[in-house]
Amino acid sequence: MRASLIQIGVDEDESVDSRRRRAASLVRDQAGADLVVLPELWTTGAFAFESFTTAAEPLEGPTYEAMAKAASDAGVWLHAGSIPERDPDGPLYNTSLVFSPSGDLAAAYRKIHRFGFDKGEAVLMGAGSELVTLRLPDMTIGIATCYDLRFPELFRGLVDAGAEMFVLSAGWPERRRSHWTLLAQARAVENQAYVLACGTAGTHAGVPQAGHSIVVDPWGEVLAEAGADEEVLTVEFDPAKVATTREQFPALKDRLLGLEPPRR
Ligand SMILES: O=C(O)CCC(=O)C(=O)O
Repeated sequence: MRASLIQIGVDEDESVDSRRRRAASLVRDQAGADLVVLPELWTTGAFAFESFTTAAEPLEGPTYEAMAKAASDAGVWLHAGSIPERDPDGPLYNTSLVFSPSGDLAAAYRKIHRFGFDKGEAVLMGAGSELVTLRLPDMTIGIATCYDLRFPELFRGLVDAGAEMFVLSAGWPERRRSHWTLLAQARAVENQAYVLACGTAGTHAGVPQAGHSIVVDPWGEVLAEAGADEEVLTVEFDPAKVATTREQFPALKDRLLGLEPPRR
């Protein structure tokens, strides 16, 4: 399986329209990949809280349209990162969109864990409540966004729903880059799953971004890692490694807690 992680630069001196066109063109350049991934809130920047309300789009807004077309032009599965979604009947959500190679929406995931404690995203956006997995031709993927990476129970829930690979889009800040790498490896090792984590480059709302998009295999080995600048990180890997890792070191079968149905 071949995946390309587009670690796009998000800087305030570029308009959203221009970045959207650039992202679409970068996706088209990845024709031949099986899966292409963009980061979190790359239209506005994950820390540009002031612009969330004005830049929010309906689910099927301009980013949806541009990404659906780019996915079908390139003939790839596209995790198009996330948008600030305006739900006509509710709050804003940080919503990831996944398109099939024919440009149809295959999945939408509203970020469950909002970042900011009592500020920023945590007060401006609503929390999603549903885990999302999706069957690609060779693997089942589970979707997560940025701060979700700190919540292992979400990933275990995705494994229980069949996930063999986690695809995470992020706008992770440079000042906590060591956590990013450590947690990406931890989620891979404890769940014996691939982790594809795509961040942004650049600085938005005064927050330098970590970049360092990373691909980790089910044994916790880093297969590829980007630098800090805009970059397309391309990696090839064997989907069957999830099954062999789980067979040869069957730690997931030794779980004792959390297997009961949830109490109501
Ligand atoms: O958890 C972190 O350190 C970063 C999270 C974050 O930036 C986000 O979710 O937008």
